[in-house]
Amino acid sequence: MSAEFQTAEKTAKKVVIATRESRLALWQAEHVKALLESRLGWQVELLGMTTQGDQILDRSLSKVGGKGLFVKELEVALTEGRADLAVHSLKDVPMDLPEGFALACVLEREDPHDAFVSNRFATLTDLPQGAVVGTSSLRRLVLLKALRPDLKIEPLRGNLDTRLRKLDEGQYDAIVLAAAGLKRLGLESRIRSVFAQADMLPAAGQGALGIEVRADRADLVEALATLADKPTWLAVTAERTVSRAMGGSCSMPLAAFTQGPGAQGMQLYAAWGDPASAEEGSGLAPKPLVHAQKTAIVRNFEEAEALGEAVAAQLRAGGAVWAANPPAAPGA
Ligand SMILES: NCc1[nH]cc(CCC(=O)O)c1CC(=O)O
Repeated sequence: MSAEFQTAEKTAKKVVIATRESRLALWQAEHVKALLESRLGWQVELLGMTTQGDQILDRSLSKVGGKGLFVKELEVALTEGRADLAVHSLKDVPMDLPEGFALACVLEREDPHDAFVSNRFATLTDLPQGAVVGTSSLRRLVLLKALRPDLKIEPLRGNLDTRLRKLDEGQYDAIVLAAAGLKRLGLESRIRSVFAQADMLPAAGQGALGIEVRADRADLVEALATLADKPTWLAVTAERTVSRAMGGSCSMPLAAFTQGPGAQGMQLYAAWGDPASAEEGSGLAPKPLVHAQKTAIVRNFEEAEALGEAVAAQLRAGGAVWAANPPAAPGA
């Protein structure tokens, strides 16, 4: 081995990725590890951790504190220096990270759509009257109810393998999952049909991965920027801005999805559902779904945020209400 090579080896940057231990989270962390090794020549180790979001499986996430649940333990590891970066499904990450953290980059997006998964039926239309569909996402619930008011929507939590097992055990006639997770885990054959965005508008950031670091790690912010997929980053910024502008918590049924950029620019679509319509037997008359869309030229983050704000304003003008109430504390 040459002397120069030994020096290079000694100075290769060593980093640790904090990751949840679900099969999907590990796939995503391994994916980023491979990128950092091949593109930046870094030496990368994984640090597996269990988050509250992984532990609380008996209650709907919207009832126990929302998106931050999958992220917080990983951020503690970054703060304590046990890890240098955390890889997240952007869908699970709030637009505003806690003080002291930064989104260093957003990577290329996998299929952002939702998938219809069933052992007996090929599409939602094929489901018989009153069929049972599993999902714990309020967005999926209200969009499904809009398409098929007769369906019985039952809660479904757990990682992908758990959800598929519950389907296979016969607890549901069909379930709805993000196509991205299934494709990443080689489970594409479980997808019976992919929902058109007009039927099931995806969640903000669905299918995209983000890398989070401590904001004071300029070394990482600078190096990771070279891995960013700029079109995806702008698209998910517009989508996530809608979510933030509407008080974005997962106790509000909200969809936001961009198409393009095309000739006229980036098209942003959003749909808002009344949380009351998700509460069976609440006695409240739920408001109908509110839709909004706008096309604009988006060349930078400011323009992406402006597009997101404009669409959120349209939603509010259409009757959508900001989620003023934080989700109830566990047990409350
Ligand atoms: N809410 C859990 C979650 N977070 C990200 C994904 C899928 C992958 C992605 O959107 O990047 C999933 C599973 C699902 O919604 O089916």
